[in-house]
Amino acid sequence: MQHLSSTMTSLPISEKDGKFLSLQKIVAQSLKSDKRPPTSPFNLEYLTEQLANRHLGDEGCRFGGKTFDLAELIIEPYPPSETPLAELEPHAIEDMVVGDHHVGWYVPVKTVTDARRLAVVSTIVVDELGTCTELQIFNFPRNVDLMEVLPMGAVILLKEPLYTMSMMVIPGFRVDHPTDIVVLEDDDEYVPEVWRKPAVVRTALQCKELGNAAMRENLPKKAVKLYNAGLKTLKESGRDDPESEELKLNLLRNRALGNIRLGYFQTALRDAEAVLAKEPNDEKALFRRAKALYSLRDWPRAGNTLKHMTAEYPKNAVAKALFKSCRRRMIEELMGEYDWVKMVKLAKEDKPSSLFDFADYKRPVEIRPSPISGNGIFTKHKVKAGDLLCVEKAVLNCRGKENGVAIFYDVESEQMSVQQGAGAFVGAAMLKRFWEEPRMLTEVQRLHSQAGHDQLAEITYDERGNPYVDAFTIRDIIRTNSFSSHSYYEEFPEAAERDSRAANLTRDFTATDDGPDPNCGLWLLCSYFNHSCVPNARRTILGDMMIVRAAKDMPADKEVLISYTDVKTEFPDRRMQIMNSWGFECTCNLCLWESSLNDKELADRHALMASIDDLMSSVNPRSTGQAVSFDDISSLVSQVNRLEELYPLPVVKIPRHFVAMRWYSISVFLDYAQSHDGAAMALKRGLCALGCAHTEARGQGVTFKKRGFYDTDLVRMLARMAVTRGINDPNVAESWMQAVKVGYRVVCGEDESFENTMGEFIQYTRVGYVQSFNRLYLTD
Ligand SMILES: C[S@@+](CC[C@H](N)C(=O)[O-])C[C@H]1O[C@@H](n2cnc3c(N)ncnc32)[C@H](O)[C@@H]1O
Repeated sequence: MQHLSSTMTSLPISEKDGKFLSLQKIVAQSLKSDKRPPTSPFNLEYLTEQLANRHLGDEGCRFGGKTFDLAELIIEPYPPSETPLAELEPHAIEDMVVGDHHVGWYVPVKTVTDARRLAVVSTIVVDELGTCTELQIFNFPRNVDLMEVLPMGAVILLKEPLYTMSMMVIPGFRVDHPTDIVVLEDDDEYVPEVWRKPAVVRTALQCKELGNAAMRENLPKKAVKLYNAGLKTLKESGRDDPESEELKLNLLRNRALGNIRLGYFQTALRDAEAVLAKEPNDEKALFRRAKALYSLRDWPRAGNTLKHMTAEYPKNAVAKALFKSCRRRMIEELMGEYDWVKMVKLAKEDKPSSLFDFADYKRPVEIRPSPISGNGIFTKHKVKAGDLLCVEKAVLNCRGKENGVAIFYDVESEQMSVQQGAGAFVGAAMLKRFWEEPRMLTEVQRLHSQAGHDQLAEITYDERGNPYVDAFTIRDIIRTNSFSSHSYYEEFPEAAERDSRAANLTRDFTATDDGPDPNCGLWLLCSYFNHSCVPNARRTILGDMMIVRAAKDMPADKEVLISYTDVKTEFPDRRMQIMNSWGFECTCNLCLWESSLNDKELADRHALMASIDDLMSSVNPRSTGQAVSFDDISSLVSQVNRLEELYPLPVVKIPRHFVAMRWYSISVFLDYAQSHDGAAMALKRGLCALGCAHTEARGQGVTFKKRGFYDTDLVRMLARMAVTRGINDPNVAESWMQAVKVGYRVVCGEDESFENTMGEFIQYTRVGYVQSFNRLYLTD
């Protein structure tokens, strides 16, 4: 099953949707009115206590019958402050007006509580005059240590702040763009006189030793700060004697390690290279350079560094191991050869700590302008069904357990759009990636413009070197470009059930009524795949690796289209999902035909399918324990025939998924009744409904004229055919089995797990078939 990307729903607020939503409605309306609430009417004691006693549940939200732990209220977008500090005017909290953006101002404040992470990051701040208020920071990444980044007592500047009502209806500052907050060092010239502390005077050597101690305590941020201070002291001293030079190299070498631990690989690379410029064979600097390059996925340069290093230091086993990994990554990148067994194993374990250390493979495809929309992905050469088109690691993947909603409220229409699940957090998580790797910002902003991916958005930096990031634009990009996947097992749930029982897996695969929470992530290349409900390729997600395989033989220069949604969703719902989540109307053959049906025709088709399904579930031998009667089978067959007659176009243009899945069920019923020839006929009709055309010649196997539209039903039908048709002819069995494997590879992304998933099913079908064959022909 293919899945929706971000889950975005528009709906009016209903009373039933809970206190939180009603509160937000009141807030939005009060801000619209002339009578604005007073600025910070609460004292420090009240605010501190209120924050300390607040629970996640208070900020949670009940929506659509489901309770979410977290809810973020997304407001009308506003740009980040890009005015240099020198051009802004300082102001106090009492000057703030509730509901206003204070353009041209900045407010210096100090945090007087530890920041708390509830739905958003909240803390209490006080200004120089002693006025206190709440500060809420949206888009603050969830996996950042608040005590390190925003400890109690931190002096910060709020640039051109928005003063508004908080999520709990308390007036306070609201920050959406991380660059609108500047956290000051103790001795910064912008720290107000009353709070300024004389800078602690330390020698560069002391800084190094304290930094090393911080590293031992696993406080890399603190360590990097100390190494920075040491390097600054050395620079200011103007000394260039050998001892100072040695100390400088030490500080740089250690800072490289600190930056690697923080995930700041580009900075780490610069540090390591600064050491290597002086000491080209420095073992630690070489290794840190290689490690930074490896993490930046620059395998050739990492490999060359390690080659040099292992020649110089042949006993360094860690370098040798990393060199081996580099070679594996290069093979993956060049040849598309992956250790699928390992990838599948990691995906099945589904642990947050699992590292999907694999390279990307993109050689068969490239980005080009698309006649469908903006840019798309095209084949560079001829490909066959089942071929790998690309494998890509997500730049970011939020896991399903991050259960939350982001609420977008339009004051005018009083409509809310709600983004559910992990998708609600991808925007905030992405901002952290930009801190770690600013170049990522360029890559992600490319996705914003449909004008051409070569047009790079210009990135501007503040005077402290931080890139300005517009959090609203990032959210927008994420909304139309992120993909989600329920789980690897969703395609064949029977295998998931067996595996989770057998291996006591961490993940619970049993879907609840609401469905499991999907993972949601952003893939840079895969973001360019356009959609069709009649796709020629399929995507699968293993961990945070997206795998796309050709579902058809394709010539060079063909646009590769995947389905963003489950094509077995009935048309009105499918159209709505695509519109809500992605903002467009699909014009594939299937949608064009289905949109030409009037309401009555759609309702009649729906009623026919419901009638077939009702009869199927009432006579299902699995629940009744009895074979389906001939009358019921013939009624089912005639109804499915009628369903099939509703399709006006040939199956090569429009696959008949709704028909195929019902032929498949009929074949299972017939097998149960030991009418295997009948079952094979039903399977054949099912295969035809998905456009799979074949001829079979005794002793020569099966020739496929058309492979059909791959989905799980097609794979199951091919597998049953492999058993029933191949029982007396190994050539026939083998060629059906080849087709099953290609189908499985297309649907699941790999076929290493084939035996595990399909083996039992095939075996079971074969045993049943052989038993009844024996009963029919070999007994008296
Ligand atoms: C993941 S992006 C695909 C890449 C996009 N064409 C681009 O240039 O950035 C998804 C967006 O592409 C557009 N899109 C994708 N498939 C489409 C289709 N079949 N018809 C119209 N627009 C489509 C929609 O604007 C959608 O929100």
